[in-house]
Amino acid sequence: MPELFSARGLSVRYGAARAVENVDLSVPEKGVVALLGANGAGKSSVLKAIAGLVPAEGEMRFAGEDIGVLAARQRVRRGIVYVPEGRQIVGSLTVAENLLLGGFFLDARMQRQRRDLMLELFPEIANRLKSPAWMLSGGEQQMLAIGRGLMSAPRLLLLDEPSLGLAPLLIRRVFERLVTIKQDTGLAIMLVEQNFRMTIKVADELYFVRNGAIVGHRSAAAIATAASRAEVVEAYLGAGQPAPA
Ligand SMILES: Nc1ncnc2c1ncn2[C@@H]1O[C@H](COP(=O)(O)OP(=O)(O)OP(=O)(O)O)[C@@H](O)[C@H]1O
Repeated sequence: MPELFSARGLSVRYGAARAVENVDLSVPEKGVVALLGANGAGKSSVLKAIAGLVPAEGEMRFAGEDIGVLAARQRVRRGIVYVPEGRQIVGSLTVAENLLLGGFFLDARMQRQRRDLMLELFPEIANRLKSPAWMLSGGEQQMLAIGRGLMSAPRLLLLDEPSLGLAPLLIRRVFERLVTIKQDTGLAIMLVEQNFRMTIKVADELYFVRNGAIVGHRSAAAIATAASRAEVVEAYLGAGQPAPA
């Protein structure tokens, strides 16, 4: 697959603190690439840097264009959409209004078309359109957050820890939906996760992040066996991960 996005020498600093240091990574067209690592490893900072939400050094190219100089809203227009950790839907707005936020720059006809598509993709929220979003369960809120991100038909979805705070059954549902999105759309996804077991169900490539650096990079094909999965968990993620399936 041709490359859709690439970063070379990507670094993020918060004041004197270095969160990401000299990271190289790429996302192929239609590929699902995951960043895995512990809390504070720098995963979210990488996503935010790509979305233009934090200042970053290094080179970033998207569909052949240097996007490092573009403001966050210009990157959204190019098709780079960030779905934040913890969902961050607007609880006081309805489900329908939250979806509209994701398609604010579409015309009314496209907004309806995209919204209907989202409701087909996420039937859980289809009959809750008029409910305030705070009334949804955690899993439904996550579906809404992803649906909101997909409203503008992005080319690269940056998805920050969709499993966070969800019960195992809901995590499975969210990941099943990601597999559907992968199969049904021409979208590329960069997924940040701590849940290795779920991530390998959807990712084509995995980057392992520790202390702001990439410490390992594997294709899904290279970790197809239980033994090779156990090996990467041991090498890069350590204790606290559920046994790989
Ligand atoms: N706005 C900020 N200001 C200062 N330091 C920050 C800020 N955001 C993140 N950091 C620090 O940068 C480092 C990387 O954080 P980041 O959120 O990117 O990690 P992460 O791997 O996504 O972790 P988590 O899984 O907990 O979200 C951490 O040490 C964190 O405390």
